[in-house]
Amino acid sequence: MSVVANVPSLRLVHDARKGRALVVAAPEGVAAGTVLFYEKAYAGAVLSAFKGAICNVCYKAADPDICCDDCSEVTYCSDECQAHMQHVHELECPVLEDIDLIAKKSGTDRDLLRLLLRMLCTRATEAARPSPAIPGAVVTTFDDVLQMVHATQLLGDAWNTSVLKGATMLLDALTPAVATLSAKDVVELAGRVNENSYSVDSWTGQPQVTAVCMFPLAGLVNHSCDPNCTWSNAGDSIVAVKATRFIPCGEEIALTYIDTNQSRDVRQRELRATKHFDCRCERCTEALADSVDFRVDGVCCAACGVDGLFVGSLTTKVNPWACKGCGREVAVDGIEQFKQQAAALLARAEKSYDTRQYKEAAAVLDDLRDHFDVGSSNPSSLFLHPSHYILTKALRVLSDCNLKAGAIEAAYANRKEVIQRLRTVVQENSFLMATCYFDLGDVIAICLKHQVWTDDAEVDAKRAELHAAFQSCVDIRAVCLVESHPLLLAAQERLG
Ligand SMILES: C[S@@+](CC[C@H](N)C(=O)[O-])C[C@H]1O[C@@H](n2cnc3c(N)ncnc32)[C@H](O)[C@@H]1O
Repeated sequence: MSVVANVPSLRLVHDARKGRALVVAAPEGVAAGTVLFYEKAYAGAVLSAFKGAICNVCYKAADPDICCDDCSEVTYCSDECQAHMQHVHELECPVLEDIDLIAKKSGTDRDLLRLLLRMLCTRATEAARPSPAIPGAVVTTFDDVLQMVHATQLLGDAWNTSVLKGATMLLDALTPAVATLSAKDVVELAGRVNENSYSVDSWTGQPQVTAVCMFPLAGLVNHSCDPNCTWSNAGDSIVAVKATRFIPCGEEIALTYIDTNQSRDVRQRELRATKHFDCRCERCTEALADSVDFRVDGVCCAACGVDGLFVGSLTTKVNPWACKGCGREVAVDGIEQFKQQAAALLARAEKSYDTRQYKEAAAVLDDLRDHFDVGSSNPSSLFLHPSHYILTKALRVLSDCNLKAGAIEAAYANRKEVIQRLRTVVQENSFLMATCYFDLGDVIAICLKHQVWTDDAEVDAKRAELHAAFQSCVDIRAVCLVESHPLLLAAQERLG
């Protein structure tokens, strides 16, 4: 593929289990924090939820006055960004006025339609595209988009029927010069969006996804549940793919398409449902007992503590599972039921949290800990491994509940504990760890402001802890994000 030729440190290979893959070609390998490539989006669309709030070109906060008066669908942060998109927007504008109607009549997702429309209009104006703001950023063509995989046959009749209807309506609304593809080709394009599109974070300092974009080069990067790269907004609709650890020559580069701090089962179900493949990454294929998944989703025997993990195999469905310590056997169903009860409590607490019933949510989470954490009073004499993903998630929600309910010292203790528990199962250079360190620094600052600690030596120690937390956040974000990213700047600012 021609776009890979523009990136000398990478090589395209064919992997029997995953299709095309990118591997490191640099003989000396690449260090953590190295930008593997910058790539300008072939096309992107700000999510409807952020309509009017986010610039359509750089994903900074928009200036509501710099908006298209005809369709009122697209807003920009500056005249420069508006000029950047003008040639494409002129073609899409009349159709955008009808986008709600097309979405409603066809039953097609509004954001998918907007991205398809933008791709069609970009294709018609490819020659007029301005150079990317970052020199050396890879620029792709519609032919590169067509090389991306799709799985429309797996998306079901209902999806295919509604997208075909939506595609037909889009094409009917476009001028003949733009509408040169068939409706079936547009459906395949939608399939490519489904398998390959990237969620791009905003450029606002808020950790939120605000746009969906097509990057034909980044679209060649496969998924791993133990990734060695991250992607993030680099401004001007450009993505930066960075190495999060040293990657030797010949190793495949891989990103994660999902939250990796979930059980193997949950991750595989999510990838099957959303991306339509069975994950063949190393973490998902190694024996459960040798994998970090053993702890992420581990159930322990109360008599033996954390050394008493139950050993089983998800693939061969060994039943019952035996405790590694004392050999006690428990039926797989019993273990599954135990985990499901914990998951149900967490879901209940999250629901209360979402409806701002913080005290109720905290009570449910305390109950969850009493019954499923180390030293639990559960009659089955089981407990979840201390780094089990349900427990760490529960602790994160509990810290937010306590903070909102004014129990700030408890929130501090929860956040500290989350980090201790996550450390053994989550990669240090990950967005999740960076957020946890930021949240810890934040809660210490709140406690200091409210004079939770009065002893001078204790206050000094907490100040040092606050500094260390923000420093850890800065260190991780410097590896994962570009230098000028607002989330990195926000953490640096808190360091003082
Ligand atoms: C974004 S594309 C990645 C590039 C793709 N391999 C290609 O040939 O164009 C995503 C597709 O790659 C394959 N894939 C990616 N990661 C995988 C994994 N961990 N296990 C199995 N297949 C994977 C799946 O077919 C998936 O739909």
